Amino acid sequence: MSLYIKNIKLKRGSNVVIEDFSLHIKQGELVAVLGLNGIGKTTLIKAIAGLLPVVQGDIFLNNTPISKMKPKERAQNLAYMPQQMAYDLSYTVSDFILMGITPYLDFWQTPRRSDDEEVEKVLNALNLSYLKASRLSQISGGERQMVYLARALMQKASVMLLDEPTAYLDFKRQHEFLHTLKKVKEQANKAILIAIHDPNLALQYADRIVILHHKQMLGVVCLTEEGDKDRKEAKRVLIKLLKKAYGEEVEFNQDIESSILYRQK
Ligand SMILES: Nc1ncnc2c1ncn2[C@@H]1O[C@H](COP(=O)(O)OP(=O)(O)OP(=O)(O)O)[C@@H](O)[C@H]1O
Repeated sequence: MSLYIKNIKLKRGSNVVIEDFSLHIKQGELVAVLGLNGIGKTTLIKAIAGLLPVVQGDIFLNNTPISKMKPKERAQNLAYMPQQMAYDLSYTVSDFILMGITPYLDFWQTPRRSDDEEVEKVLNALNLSYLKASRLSQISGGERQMVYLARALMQKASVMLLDEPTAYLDFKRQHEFLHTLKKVKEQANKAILIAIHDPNLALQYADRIVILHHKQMLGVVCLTEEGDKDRKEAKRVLIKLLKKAYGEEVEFNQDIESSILYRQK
């Protein structure tokens, strides 16, 4: 399932936050959006999730405009992980993750044994089994963020939208999170859009990086071209764009990948 964002304009209140923005995210592709605080990353992700109106242009899943989809159909195709979640924290981790299958249940239906087994699998894959009986109120902010990912994975949507999902995670967990996302993207052929602040993480895990600036797309950097020469050129372009977006005083290493990395074994 491909995501097509065609020439959209988005507003917050009476202010235009994004205009003339187009992007196509293919299946099996992870795109990272970078930009200053308040530049419009959340606005963009919320609009794609169908939670904010699109003032101009449209957003399509294959050929279907998202605005024409019923909530259930949308939830089967799009998993959205917001920056901050306002959930009832009295749920146990297991029950909360199980709720990811809600878009597949009819009104009278309850989860099956296979759904519970799937929760176990997801918990294992994310090294979260130790939390399964804990309540959301009893775990840390970073652990909660991992649990939100687990729930988004249970949803089995072909498009995942994640708004700064690594914000509360420690150094190791940030990498575990993005490594898992990359694996899921490859194995389940998902299209993933992620808002993130750290250009090093984006560089390490994304297939493309989009920089938002002054309501528009300042540029896109493709990181999956074959060969070292292409990658070096991509990094050169990325640094140029980052300087435009964040200011000339920002300094990066000559080779941005020589920053501290964590390589999952
Ligand atoms: N509920 C709201 N009502 C009105 N304006 C809003 C609302 N939420 C955000 N804005 C404004 O919309 C603009 C874009 O905000 P948005 O949250 O999309 O930025 P962001 O890039 O996600 O920022 P951050 O990196 O800080 O999370 C900002 O100017 C912000 O002040």
